[in-house]
Parts: sequence; C-alpha cells; structure tokens
Amino acid sequence: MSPWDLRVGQGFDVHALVPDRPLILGGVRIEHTHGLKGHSDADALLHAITDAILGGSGLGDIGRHFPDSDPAYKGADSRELLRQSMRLVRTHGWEVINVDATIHAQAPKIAPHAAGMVANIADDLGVDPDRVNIKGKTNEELGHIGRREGISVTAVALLARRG
Ligand SMILES: Nc1ccn([C@@H]2O[C@H](COP(=O)(O)O)[C@@H](O)[C@H]2O)c(=O)n1
Ligand SMILES: C[C@@]1(CO)OP(=O)(O)OP(=O)(O)OC[C@H]1O
Repeated sequence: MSPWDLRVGQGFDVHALVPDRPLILGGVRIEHTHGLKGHSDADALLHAITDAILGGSGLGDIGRHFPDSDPAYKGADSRELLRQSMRLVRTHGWEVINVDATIHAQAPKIAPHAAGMVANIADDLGVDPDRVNIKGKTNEELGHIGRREGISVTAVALLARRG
C-alpha cells in the first residue's frame, strides 16, 4: 500500500451581485459598485475552497456543516467557517497539499487583490502561501457573469493522508 492516500476535491459557488453589499472575496474587502448577496458574508471564493477541502476528504459540503437555514450563520465570517472546516479535515488525518481557484468575474479585476487573498487563505488552511493560487477570469461579456449579475468561483484542492 502507498504510504500516502491522495485525494482531489472540487468546489463551486456563485452569488448574485447587488448594490449596497460589500464585496468580500478571500477575506479581502474590494471597493466595487456592487457586493455579493448571501446569508453569510457571501465570500464565494472561501465557500468554493471550503467545499473543495470537505469534498476531497469525503466530509460532505459547506451546507451540511453550516446550513443557510441556521440564523447562527447570518452574516457569518467565511474565514471562520473555513478554519472550522480545516480543523475537521485535520481531525480526519488530512492535510492540504495545494489549492487552486478561479474567480469568474467580469469586474472587478482580481489580480491586484490576489496576494491578499492568498495570504488569508494560506493562514486559514495552515499552509505556506506558495500552496495557494488565486486567479481571475472574465466571461468575455457572456451570460450572467458577463452581464455582471454575479460572480462564480471554481476551486480544486489536493489532500494527503498517511495510508
Ligand atoms: N476579474 C478578472 C478578470 C481577469 N483578470 C486578469 O486578466 C487576464 C485576462 O482575462 P480574460 O478573461 O480577459 O482572459 C486574466 O488571466 C487575469 O490575469 C483579473 O485579474 N480579474
Ligand atoms: C456558508 C453559508 C451559510 O449560510 O453561506 P451562504 O451565504 O448562504 O452561501 P452559499 O454559498 O449559498 O451556501 C453556503 C452556506 O452554507
């Protein structure tokens, strides 16, 4: 048997862009005309990464652990939810090897904020920043992302546990 059990996890999230909400991605508050609508702080990047690490470790998904029907998570700080998820993942013996995510946003530009997001996420996952990669991509003006009606995020995580 291999000395390491390796698993890949995948995550996706989408939230609507609305006026009068802050735009928070990867724990970074970005100045923008609109913010993301949600029960929590609507940090779609952290939600997708949380789903990727929970998925890779076979522990379900964010909604199972932090239901949107629970008033406890109204306005919740998604960094706290990511840290709690990471503690659970670690309890089951898993460590994160790396995380890679793409923020699908017609606007704003993500690149100027990526380093701040990486620092927050690496801190919450307890890994070196070089194991976290965050990037932005427009939708070439197509569909709901292209019309700036929302922002979506896709993420993958590789996890390892002693076999
Ligand atoms: N919200 C975004 C979108 C894009 N970027 C950066 O621009 C590059 C080109 O994006 P296209 O969607 O036009 O191919 C992309 O590779 C990113 O570097 C961004 O930072 N934020
Ligand atoms: C973390 C939660 C808690 O309400 O956040 P929401 O803002 O509802 O966001 P969503 O990504 O739709 O679902 C995850 C929820 O469990």
